[in-house]
Amino acid sequence: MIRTPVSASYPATRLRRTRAHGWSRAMHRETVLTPADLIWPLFVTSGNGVEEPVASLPGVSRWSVDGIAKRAREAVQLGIPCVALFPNTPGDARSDDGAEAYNPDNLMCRAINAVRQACGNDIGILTDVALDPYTTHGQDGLVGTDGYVVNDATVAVLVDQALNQAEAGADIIAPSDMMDGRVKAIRMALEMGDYPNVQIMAYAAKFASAFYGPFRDAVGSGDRLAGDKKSYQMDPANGDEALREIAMDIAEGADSVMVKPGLAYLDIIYRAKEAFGVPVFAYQVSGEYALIEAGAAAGVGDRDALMMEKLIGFKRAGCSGVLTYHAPQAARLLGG
Ligand SMILES: NCC(=O)CCC(=O)O
Ligand SMILES: [Mg+2]
Repeated sequence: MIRTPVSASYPATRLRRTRAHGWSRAMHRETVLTPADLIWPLFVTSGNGVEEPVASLPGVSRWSVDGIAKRAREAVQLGIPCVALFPNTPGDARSDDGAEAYNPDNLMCRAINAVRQACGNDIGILTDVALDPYTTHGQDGLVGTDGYVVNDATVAVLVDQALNQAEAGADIIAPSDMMDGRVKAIRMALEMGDYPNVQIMAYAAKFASAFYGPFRDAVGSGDRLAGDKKSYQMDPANGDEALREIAMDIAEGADSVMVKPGLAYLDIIYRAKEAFGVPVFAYQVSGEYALIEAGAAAGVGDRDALMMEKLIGFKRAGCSGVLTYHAPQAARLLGG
């Protein structure tokens, strides 16, 4: 029997060796996804016992406050550490100035209370700070006479909104508005109020994206929105500027930062983690979710496999976690 190498140049390194069996693949796996990496965004609606499926987000519903509490209990059982709440404010409570955002009895505050009652401190409650679910025009801030979203006056309202949420018991304030200076203003207000331990997860690099459509349906702002958000959300072409946004939000007092959307911006996630070493989260937004569902329904591939491959990609790129509408499905697959 000839036992000599096939040729002298034959590789000493065969990367396929470690891939041959499941046990070996498991042993060499570099990145691990667990239910603790997932944040579950939930849409709150009025009423009691209400579930409203969102047509453009197959598998996702708006729930009345009682249903939100049930979803939060489910999250705890699945090992999901945090829920993110978004209200579908009734039409008659929307106004040009978005004043419902700081009403202590708004849907958001009622949902925060219900989750806390149901789960105590077994779950984190992350709340969105921006005016779009509360305004008649669907912009994230106050609109001036020239149509421009006014920065500093908006920040003053966002501070009230954030304090309102902290007062109701939010654990993580997540400003998604992209006004300049809002993280510092909110951090100062939390410090000067009685909320020094309330976290801020800044939507630091949020891009003016075409992937937000189904979310706007879910919170009822899509049909109201005239124009776009390009004067405050970032240009998808800009990476260096995203790093400046992230640096600013860290300096202003953010505990963690978010990049949004996720998939088209993995380079920003990677660069942010390399440059700052802070906790970075990705928001896999509604359009990304809907594309996976539509792709699976069209026979592109297995839905669960498509879902998990994208989620592990966020972890590999450097994320501490991912906000995803697939959170309960993924947690179940991960044995949560
Ligand atoms: N402020 C939260 C969002 O804008 C979410 C967008 C999405 O899921 O499409
Ligand atoms: Mg900024």
